[in-house]
Formats: sequence, structure tokens, C-alpha cells
Amino acid sequence: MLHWGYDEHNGPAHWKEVFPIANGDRQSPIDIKTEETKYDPSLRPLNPNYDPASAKIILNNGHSTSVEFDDTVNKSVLTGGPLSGTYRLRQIHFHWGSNDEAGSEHAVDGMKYAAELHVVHWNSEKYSSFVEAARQSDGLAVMAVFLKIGECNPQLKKITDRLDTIRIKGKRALFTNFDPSCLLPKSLDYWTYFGSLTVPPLLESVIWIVLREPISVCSEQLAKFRSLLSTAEDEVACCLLRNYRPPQPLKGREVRRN
Ligand SMILES: NS(=O)(=O)c1nnc(N(Cc2cn(-c3ccccc3)nn2)Cc2cn([C@@H]3O[C@H](CO)[C@@H](O)[C@H](O)[C@H]3O)nn2)s1
Ligand SMILES: [Zn+2]
Repeated sequence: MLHWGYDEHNGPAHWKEVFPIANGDRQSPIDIKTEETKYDPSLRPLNPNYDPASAKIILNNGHSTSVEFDDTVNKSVLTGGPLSGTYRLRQIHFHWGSNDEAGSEHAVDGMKYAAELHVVHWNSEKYSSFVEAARQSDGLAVMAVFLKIGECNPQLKKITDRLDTIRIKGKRALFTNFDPSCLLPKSLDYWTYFGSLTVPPLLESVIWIVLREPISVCSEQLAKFRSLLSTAEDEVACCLLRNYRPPQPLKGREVRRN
């Protein structure tokens, strides 16, 4: 496998060849079987507290589009929920499919949404950098938000309107004065479980917090994600039509709900 991706020759089925942890005991995403989730009264309300000034750039890294935040200080953090301590906002990014019928990474009772937003944080109380935290079992916390096909989402427009300026892999553009809370649903009720990054290196360092209520997205907005290129300037252009990993075995893990 040359470099990992989402095509037939380098997609999720091949990742184990380079990243054997792909067959590990706490891999993500998963299919959440709602009947088997366990109510946990000790789970607290989620408390996202983001400063719009932390937003820095919007980027096409060839696998997704992300908004990167200044994570040199505790300006934008997530506390509460299943978390002990303070988790600092690092970036947000999306996963989508080649059509509106699939695209999310997590599934709910076998049902997939059109896309999924990930809000990535790292444990800045215990560790000194994202990369160090990414190697620890409690190092990362990713909040997942489902995108359901429906009305165009005015908040998402702030991102989709910029995608034509970062079509090519590696392109970036200034993107500030953005508070990702504007992409969260009304209810912050969630499921939570111990898992991994869903992209290589698939490190098993993520406390997943999956919001139960989806936000809306329209087909036209999703089409803009699909027009991003997974290839750089000097390569034959190839659209990033899908970038989701399928659900992985639960291997006895518990999924709790607040
Ligand atoms: N769906 S999800 O699990 O929430 C995520 N999807 N993308 C994410 N990114 C943040 C991130 C950085 N790293 C990381 C891990 C170890 C060393 C350095 C960086 N993990 N997640 C976006 C992202 C991923 N990466 C990875 O960086 C590695 C080192 O440069 C590279 O070898 C991999 O090919 C590349 O995937 N860089 N940025 S979190
Ligand atoms: Zn992700």
C-alpha cells in the first residue's frame, strides 16, 4: 500500500498492512446499538467553551477538510461529560460519502447519516502536546455530530463557501473568528465509549462523545465536500468522494449514555 486513503487499493481494508492496530481491541468507529447502551448517572453535562479567535486556518489535508485552532493555550476547551480534566480544542473536520445515503463513520442501530463532524481535543492537563496525548489512553476526546440530509445549514455555509479556495490537497486559507459551537445541535445529550482515531495511525487514545441529536445539511452543501481533491497540484486530479471508515468490532466495550 503506497499511502493510505479511501480508494480500492489503499482504503480501510488495507490499513492493517501498515497499521496492525487496525485489528485492535478499541477501534473506532462503531455501530451504536441503542438498546445495549447503559445509562450512567455519574456522567455530567458537556461543557464546550470555545473562543472564536482561536480559529486559524481551513485546510485540505487530502483526507478531509479541517479548521485548525490555536492550541498553544487553554483558550478553547471541552470539560464535563465523561471527561476528567480539561481537553483543549485542536481541530474540527468532516467525513462524508459518495452519496447522501452513507457518509457518517458511527452508525446508530445500523443506520448511517449523510456525514459526520468531529471536534478533536487533547488532554492539556496531563500532556504537553497533541502528539504526546495521541499516544495515551486518555489523551484525546473527540465529539462527533451527525449531519442529517435536510435543510441547508447556514452555519455550515461558513465552511462550504470556502472549499473552492482549498480544492487541492495541501491548500490552506486564513479562517478565523469561528466558534464551532455554532455547529452543535440544541441538545448535548450523548453516548460515550473508549475508542481510537478513525484515520491512520488509528491510535487507541480517544474518548468518543457521540451527540444523539443530528444537525442538518443539504445535498448541495455535501456536493461541495465531494468536489475537494485528494490529490496535490502535480498529480492527476482525483475527487475525495468518500472518507469514512466502516464500523469496527465492539469487542466487549460498553457504550454509556447520559
Ligand atoms: N477521525 S478522527 O480520528 O477524529 C481524526 N481524523 N484526523 C485527525 N487529525 C488530527 C490528528 C493528528 N494525528 C497525529 C497522530 C500521530 C502523530 C501525528 C499526528 N492524529 N490525528 C488530522 C490529522 C491526522 N494526521 C495524521 O498525521 C500522521 C503524522 O503526521 C500521519 O502519519 C497520518 O497519515 C495522518 O493521518 N495528521 N492530521 S483526528
Ligand atoms: Zn474524524
